[in-house]
Amino acid sequence: MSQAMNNDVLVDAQGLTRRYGLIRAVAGLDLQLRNGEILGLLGPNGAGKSTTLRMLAGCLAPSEGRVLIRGLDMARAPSRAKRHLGYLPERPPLYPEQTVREYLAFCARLHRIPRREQGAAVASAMTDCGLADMGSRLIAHCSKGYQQRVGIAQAILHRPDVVILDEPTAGLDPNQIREIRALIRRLGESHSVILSSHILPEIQATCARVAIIHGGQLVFDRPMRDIEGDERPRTLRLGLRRPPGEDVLSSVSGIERVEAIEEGLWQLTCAPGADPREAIAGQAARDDWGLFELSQPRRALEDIFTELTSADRPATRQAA
Ligand SMILES: Nc1ncnc2c1ncn2[C@@H]1O[C@H](COP(=O)(O)OP(=O)(O)OP(=O)(O)O)[C@@H](O)[C@H]1O
Repeated sequence: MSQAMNNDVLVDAQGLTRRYGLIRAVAGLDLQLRNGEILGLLGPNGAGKSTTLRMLAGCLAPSEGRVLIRGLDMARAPSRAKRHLGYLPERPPLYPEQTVREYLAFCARLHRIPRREQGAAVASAMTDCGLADMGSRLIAHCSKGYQQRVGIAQAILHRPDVVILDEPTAGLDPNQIREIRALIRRLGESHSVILSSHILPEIQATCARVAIIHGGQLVFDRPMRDIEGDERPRTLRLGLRRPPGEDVLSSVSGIERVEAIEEGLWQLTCAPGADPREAIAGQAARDDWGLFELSQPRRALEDIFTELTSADRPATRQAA
């Protein structure tokens, strides 16, 4: 994909605010989705994720702010903007008495797919979502995991650029969760995706970018690689069976500080910009230190999430 394509902004939310009576569920939120991205919207229960996604999907009008989809204003050109979007709400609107194929054919009509293309669109969405053999199964008889696949299939029937998934693995068992995550990653190869979750590993397993929402506000928005880091390490954990004196460890180039954790284990602080891993491993081999661990404890997303969302910030109540 070209750089220019990568920089295409498909979804541009500007100053989104939504009030429910006196409650401000979302407050001045700016968010962008670029072509080819899988963006995770992470936040504790009640943070405003569903409200945000409903506004992005054009199902709920913002009290303030606007949503542009490929530059089309959702408030002014809703049908044209929505053509580029597929949306799986928190509770997918399935009809249990229909078969999978009947339901998707019905959705194809709702998406205004031309009649002669409907059969192919349904077949292709079923294949993409691992439903190829499930066409004649009643939705009521599908497992929760398969029902979720049907929900995702209806969201991609019209081949939208952007797929919005609200808590796509909520209520599924661990196997179903793994399958749906794999499906989302596959979707991400041909669509741009925004998904919400209050579960960290969910976002870590599927998303290239994470935005954290708390109390209706965006408090964090970064590529996952910045967090899980290919940056130079700031601290290292070192384990040695036959350690030299700490003064020897301190003298390795690039090590600023050495602190013992327990017998044979140290935490090393690296000098700014330095990466002493190769020097440590080399010296350990030469001098037979019995190296058994040299690792980089990463500042996990969990720390960031806890730090940013532990402050009490319920949806803001406004004075009348
Ligand atoms: N229709 C509504 N009327 C009144 N308040 C609402 C309504 N929908 C949501 N809220 C409130 O707005 C806030 C944000 O809710 P929202 O559902 O967007 O959060 P969420 O992050 O999706 O949480 P969850 O994971 O629990 O669904 C909450 O305080 C919620 O109680």
